[in-house]
Amino acid sequence: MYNSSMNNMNIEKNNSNIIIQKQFTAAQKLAKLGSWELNLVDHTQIWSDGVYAILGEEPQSTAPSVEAFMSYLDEPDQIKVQTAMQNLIAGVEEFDIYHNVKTKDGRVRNVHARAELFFDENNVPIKIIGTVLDISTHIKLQEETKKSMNILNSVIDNVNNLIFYKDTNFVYMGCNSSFEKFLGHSREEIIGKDDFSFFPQEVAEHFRDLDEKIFENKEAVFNSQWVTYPNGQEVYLHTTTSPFYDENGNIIGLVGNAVDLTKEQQLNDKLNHQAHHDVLTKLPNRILFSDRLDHAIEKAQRNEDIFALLFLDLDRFKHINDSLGHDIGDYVLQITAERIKKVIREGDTLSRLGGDEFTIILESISKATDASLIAKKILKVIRKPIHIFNHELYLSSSIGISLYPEDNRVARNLLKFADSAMYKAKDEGRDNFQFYSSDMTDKALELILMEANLRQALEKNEFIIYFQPITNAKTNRLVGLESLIRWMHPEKGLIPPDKFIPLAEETGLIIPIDQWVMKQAMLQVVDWYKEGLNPGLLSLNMSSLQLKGDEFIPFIEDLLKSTNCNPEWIQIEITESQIMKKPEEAISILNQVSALGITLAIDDFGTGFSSLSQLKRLPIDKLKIDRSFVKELPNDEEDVAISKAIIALAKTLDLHLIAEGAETIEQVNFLMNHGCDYIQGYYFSKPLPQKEMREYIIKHSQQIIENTKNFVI
Ligand SMILES: Nc1nc2c(ncn2[C@@H]2O[C@@H]3COP(=O)(O)O[C@H]4[C@@H](O)[C@H](n5cnc6c(=O)[nH]c(N)nc65)O[C@@H]4COP(=O)(O)O[C@H]3[C@H]2O)c(=O)[nH]1
Repeated sequence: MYNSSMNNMNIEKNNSNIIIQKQFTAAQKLAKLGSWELNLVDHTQIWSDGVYAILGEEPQSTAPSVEAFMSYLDEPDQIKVQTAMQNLIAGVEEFDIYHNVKTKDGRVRNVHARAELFFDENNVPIKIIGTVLDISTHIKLQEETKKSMNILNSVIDNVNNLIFYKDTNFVYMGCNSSFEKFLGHSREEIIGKDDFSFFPQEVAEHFRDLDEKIFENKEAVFNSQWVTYPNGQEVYLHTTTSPFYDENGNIIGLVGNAVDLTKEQQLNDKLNHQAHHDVLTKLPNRILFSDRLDHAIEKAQRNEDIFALLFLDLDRFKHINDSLGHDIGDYVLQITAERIKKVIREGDTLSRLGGDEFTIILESISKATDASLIAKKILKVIRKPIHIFNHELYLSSSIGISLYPEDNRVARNLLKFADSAMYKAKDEGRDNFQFYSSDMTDKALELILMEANLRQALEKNEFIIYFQPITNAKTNRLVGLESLIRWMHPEKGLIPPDKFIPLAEETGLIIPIDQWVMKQAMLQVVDWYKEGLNPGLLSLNMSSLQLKGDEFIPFIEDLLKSTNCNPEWIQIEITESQIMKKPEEAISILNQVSALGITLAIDDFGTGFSSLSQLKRLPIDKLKIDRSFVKELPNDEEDVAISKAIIALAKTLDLHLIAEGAETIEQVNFLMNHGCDYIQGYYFSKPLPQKEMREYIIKHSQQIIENTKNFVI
């Protein structure tokens, strides 16, 4: 019973072993896997059916042995297997190799072979169990993929366009050789980096913005722009960049395709330029002029600015053309264009509408009469003779001016008005300008007359100097005086500086005028000192135009020498707003003035926009509180606050203070109570002519000259 049940059990066990074995064989077949075992003691081998299948043999058709297996391998693979086996037994390396087997019918199979060493209880190696996996299909697939990738790469490499692709972090995943050439880097150097590694910051940021848009909107972006190659070559690229997706439809990157449209763009630019410019003078033509005029209107509207439109026509140009020929006529037009260009600013637009008609859009003016000053300059340069082929041509022009917005806000009307003003100029005898509005013409003519008169005034010595005392209010003593110019006009009488200084500044005449004042005032002060009088510190006004030239320092040095004036007797005043026009230039020249020993004061303080940090950099000794803040003291709260703030600021910066324009005892008391003792104003004295000033000095100054530079304490 027992035996029979044991037998039954053995039979059952055998049956189940057979089933497992069958399943194992089937599984190996499916997986294209074979397994083998090598007994290291008796050198016998077992091969599974899978091994036979991989070798292309029927199961058990050959007795398994190392030699038998090796016969399916070519020599290099035999060496590879042998070495792997030896290394495994020596414990040097794992057995994990790839090799080929060649079946009897000549087919080659790719195999991945792995094996492991087993030991007995004494740690002696007794067997190796290994597997061979047929990976031929996999390898074939890999090769095919590689082949298609090579074809694809070769295709994109042979496309002239620049092709690149990036991942979702904007990092390059690949590119073609045109792109390599463009960046001047190899593919290996490009892959893994982003645009910031290759382009200037702002270009890379621009590309990043475009790329972000693609991911955001999930659609292609088109971009055309000039880009510079690393070798400096400029190209116009039109780039289409689109997203690309994985098999699940998720965006995994973007691909860019850039076409070099440099030639097309250059042609386009050329045609565009030709369409918008006059061939003869290279100036904007009527089309571009219209466009610029529209822009000027838009800009002026936005900024609430004014601008002028000048319409210029050469006088009797037809006569030149008819009598001397078109070549000379063309030359005259070119010269005219060149000459006008020289007197207008860069931002102004000079156009040729056709024939001898030119227009100029003057956007750089701050007031209408500025346009007349420029018109006058243009008339003057056109009047200069033109020398050509032994001829000396004398030309003139007529200019009409319309103003935006004063005359009109519509482009068409502004042109029409400037044109009709130009005809008015022709009617007035040519070689002149006329505004569309006759009031403006009158104003401009008055201005021009005034300029001519100013010039004459300088030549004829019509200017005189007044002096206004500056007083230490505590002691009621004179500490200095400011020289103030007046114009003694032969017909109009005494003209105050406000009426002519701005024009003198505009025309540059202020420089000789100020130099004249400085000389006269110094000579006068030196005389007073010689007489034993003490006028205190002489304050001189200086225009910002002096700050621009490098002639001021040698001029003042010479003047001090020639007048015998001690630099310590002099204070130069410059207004805050003038310094702030070009602070760097001002700082440099004021430092040189200060180095001569001359005191520096900021005039009209509080009306400009200097910052504390800029103030600290200026080599100044004093601030003059503008009289507009003193006028309503002590009643106006705002003026009280401003003057207190200026006084506090001067204390912080360790600067002396002078208040201008004090007319009442209340103003003087307020200023004194708040720590400002030096006062210039009608309360003490109006500006006085030289004779009266002398008497004032005698009455109010101290006998002994002490500490002039920082006033008498
Ligand atoms: N209402 C009133 N006014 C007072 C009082 N105290 C003084 N003033 C006036 O305030 C002005 C002070 O001169 P500023 O601020 O340098 O202002 C000067 C200065 O910027 C300029 N200026 C005068 N002379 C010259 C000069 O020779 N060269 C330059 N570049 N500018 C000068 O002309 C401006 C005006 O000069 P002025 O008419 O002489 O006017 C003077 C003076 O007469 C007062 O209590 N009440």
